[in-house]
Amino acid sequence: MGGTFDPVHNGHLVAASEAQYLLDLDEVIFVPTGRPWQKADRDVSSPEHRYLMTVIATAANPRFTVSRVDIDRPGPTYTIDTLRDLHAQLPDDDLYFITGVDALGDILGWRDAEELFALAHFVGCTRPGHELDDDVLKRVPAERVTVLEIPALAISSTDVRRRTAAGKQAWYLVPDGIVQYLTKHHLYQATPPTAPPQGVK
Ligand SMILES: Nc1ncnc2c1ncn2[C@@H]1O[C@H](COP(=O)(O)OP(=O)(O)OP(=O)(O)O)[C@@H](O)[C@H]1O
Ligand SMILES: O=C(O)c1ccc[n+]([C@@H]2O[C@H](COP(=O)([O-])O)[C@@H](O)[C@H]2O)c1
Repeated sequence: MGGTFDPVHNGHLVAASEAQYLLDLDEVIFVPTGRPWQKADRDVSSPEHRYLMTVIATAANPRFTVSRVDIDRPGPTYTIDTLRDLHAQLPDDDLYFITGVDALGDILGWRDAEELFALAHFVGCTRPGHELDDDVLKRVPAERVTVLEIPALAISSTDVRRRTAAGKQAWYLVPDGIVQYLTKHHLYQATPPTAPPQGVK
């Protein structure tokens, strides 16, 4: 599952868990973006903070892991590179790229879009407030795309950031460890964030 995860929230975790169960996947690899080019117009937290929060949020699930392929690759993050790197690491495995229908709706504008479907099957998770455009579905290879109905959780990282900045609580929208991590490192608050802990890879 690819995402900026700034921060990871329970909507991501439920979508990943449902996709794992419904598609009988061996493992869900969370891949935090390094430098998401489509979010260049806003401040994104450091890759290490986003990586560590994703590790904390997924640690209890034996089928969840986190990959550094995107945060360790210099330059803007493109899914074509993510899939090439994961394919090189896991040459015998079938890859499924899990994403929300909002992101899937933009896929034809992604770098090397026509090559993406050769490298992975794409899974679009339903998300409250977002509909997948029928036109997009008609233009992608049907046998390489699955739309999954996910229990609706109207949670977004944007809302968690806004709440935190406004001094409101985000309990139960994100795992407890993430609430504590945001407090500890002053993320999304008026005071600048502290540096992420070093040496955790
Ligand atoms: N509540 C949700 N239900 C289903 N899918 C989701 C949900 N939230 C995010 N996703 C999907 O997870 C992937 C990663 O999302 P991302 O890290 O950008 O979170 P976000 O909440 O959309 O962030 P932001 O509000 O900062 O744009 C995207 O493909 C997105 O569509
Ligand atoms: O490859 C691209 O051009 C591309 C453009 C936009 C988004 N993506 C990927 O889609 C995933 C979800 O992105 P986001 O912005 O919703 O967090 C994440 O893995 C991004 O790297 C990829």
